[in-house]
Amino acid sequence: MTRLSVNINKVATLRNARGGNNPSVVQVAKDIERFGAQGITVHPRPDERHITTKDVYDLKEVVTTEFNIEGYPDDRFMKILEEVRPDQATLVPDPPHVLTSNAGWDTVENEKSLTEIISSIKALGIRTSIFVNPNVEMVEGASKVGTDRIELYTEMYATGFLKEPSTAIADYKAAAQKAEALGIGINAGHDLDLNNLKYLVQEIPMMDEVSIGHALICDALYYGLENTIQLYLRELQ
Ligand SMILES: CC(=O)[C@@H](O)[C@H](O)COP(=O)(O)O
Ligand SMILES: NCC(=O)COP(=O)(O)O
Repeated sequence: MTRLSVNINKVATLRNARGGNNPSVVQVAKDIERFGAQGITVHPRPDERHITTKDVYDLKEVVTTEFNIEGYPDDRFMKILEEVRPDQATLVPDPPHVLTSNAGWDTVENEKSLTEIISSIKALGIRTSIFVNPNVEMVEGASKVGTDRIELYTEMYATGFLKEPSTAIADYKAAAQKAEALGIGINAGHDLDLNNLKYLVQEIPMMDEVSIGHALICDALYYGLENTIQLYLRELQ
């Protein structure tokens, strides 16, 4: 079964809008776990526009499911990993001020640096995942650099799904099959929602985990957080 990790960046965006602690990301994370999600994901960007460095340390104290920290592996990120020791680190090649993640790693071009970074993260006892486009060559590169998992960047799937699901999924299936053959775990995320999730996991049943934030938090405005988590979990069964 594919596990659900809820990305709570947008909870912090709302909290930061007024400068206080409402909503509390710590309380929301605890509730998300209580409502049945199997993980919590955060992406502490350098400008702290949503999740702050302090949030990551606070969450470490309360998260009892899988804690997944996403980010570009600069000195700040590596220090957080060393001190917080999450269950999983997802490496994303984002420049500092990008609006949101918009590309996967070029695992061939960055082979040397990724190999070193992944080896030092694994030495901390943290599972590694690297964000990649659905491209077989990039998956082969991911295998070479020694990552435990890949995270398939699903923005193109989400856009294409609205036109023709079977076309949109094709590259993702090929990439996932390659990853499975190479013995790498498979995560996916970005722009997944209640419309496109079921088809993704039906077509790629060996998917280990999806991380979902933006759409899930938007849905919670209408359905409530507890119901929303149940709706997403139902799509993954
Ligand atoms: C790595 C990834 O796919 C992103 O979806 C990311 O975590 C979202 O970041 P923002 O919430 O800053 O858009
Ligand atoms: N890794 C993807 C993620 O955590 C959430 O992406 P989104 O659902 O906010 O687009």
